Amino acid sequence: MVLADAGCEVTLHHRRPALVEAINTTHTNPDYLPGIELPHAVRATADPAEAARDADFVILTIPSQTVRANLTMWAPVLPSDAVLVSLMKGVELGTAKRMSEVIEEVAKVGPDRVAVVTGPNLAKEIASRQPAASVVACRDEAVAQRLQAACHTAYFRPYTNTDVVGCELGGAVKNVIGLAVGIADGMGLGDNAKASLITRGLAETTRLGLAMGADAHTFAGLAGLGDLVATCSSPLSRNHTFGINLGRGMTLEQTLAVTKQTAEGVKSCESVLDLARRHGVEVPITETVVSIVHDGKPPLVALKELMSRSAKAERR
Ligand SMILES: NC(=O)C1=CN([C@@H]2O[C@H](COP(=O)(O)OP(=O)(O)OC[C@H]3O[C@@H](n4cnc5c(N)ncnc54)[C@H](O)[C@@H]3O)[C@@H](O)[C@H]2O)C=CC1
Ligand SMILES: O=C(CO)COP(=O)(O)O
Repeated sequence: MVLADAGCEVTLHHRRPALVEAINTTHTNPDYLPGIELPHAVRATADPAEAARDADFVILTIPSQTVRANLTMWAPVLPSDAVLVSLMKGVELGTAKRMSEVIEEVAKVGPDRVAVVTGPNLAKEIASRQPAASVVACRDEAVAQRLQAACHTAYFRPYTNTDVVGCELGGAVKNVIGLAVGIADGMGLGDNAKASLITRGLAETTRLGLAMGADAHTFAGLAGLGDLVATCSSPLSRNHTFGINLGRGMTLEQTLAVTKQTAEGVKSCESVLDLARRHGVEVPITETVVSIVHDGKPPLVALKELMSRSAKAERR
């Protein structure tokens, strides 16, 4: 929708022919954005080769853990000069790779042909054309500027950044912190707890980012603080909502059963922890989320452990 509103010719690929048919005939996406009319210029196809033909940008937006398998399938039909763009906010399980790294590896392209779009961009608000700012990140600033021009509309304001590592990390870790804040909300812990988790969550994201070579300023921007605030405060956030259900006492299985869309933090909390351990960085909130989500630790016990860690200076 954003690209079409910005004047681009857009072909959407979906694996399910019934959804493709619905988009082409009713100009709505009934499964994901019911009640929202898509620009008529957006055409859909179930054929990835047709969608990718002559594309300047190939925008990838599927659950992070499915990227390697899907892109392996799609790579042969991608135009050799297209820029591959990730909207995904996760870290691959097992390899602890960021999405741009997986894309570079599978599609066999250099970092100057991979871009990332991230920020406080809750899909439903954007589809309702409510105003939002965003970050378009690419190591090659000229590529970021081309993509920026391709998606700048009256309601969508993208900024460029060349810190791809920081932008991707901000997007992935905010989902984990969103889960933590949701759990706290579900437990009824109050706004001091929420603000403390957001702030210390940003501190651990920044600490990890610096160890990975990111720029600290990125975490104070839209891809860091901006997305964290949107996720931790919005009822539209799947990660936040997922956390609320856990905090209210639902089990992981019960919460998964009532969650229809992807809450990336549920899987990526483990890969973010893996990444932090590879870099020797402490991420206590992420560790706590993993213990609640995957080890079944009761939230009250996890809270007590988090609060009773050894006393520290705020800045280390
Ligand atoms: N929904 C949102 O507000 C935002 C989502 N994102 C990110 O975008 C990425 C995708 O999220 P959503 O679109 O919200 O997820 P979703 O779960 O709503 O849908 C993802 C799409 O991928 C398809 N899909 C699911 N499993 C698949 C598989 N195994 N193979 C091929 N296609 C598959 C689904 O049918 C759907 O079309 C995530 O990384 C998320 O963090 C980023 C910004 C905002
Ligand atoms: O990334 C998002 C907003 O920027 C969407 O958050 P959720 O995946 O938690 O819904």
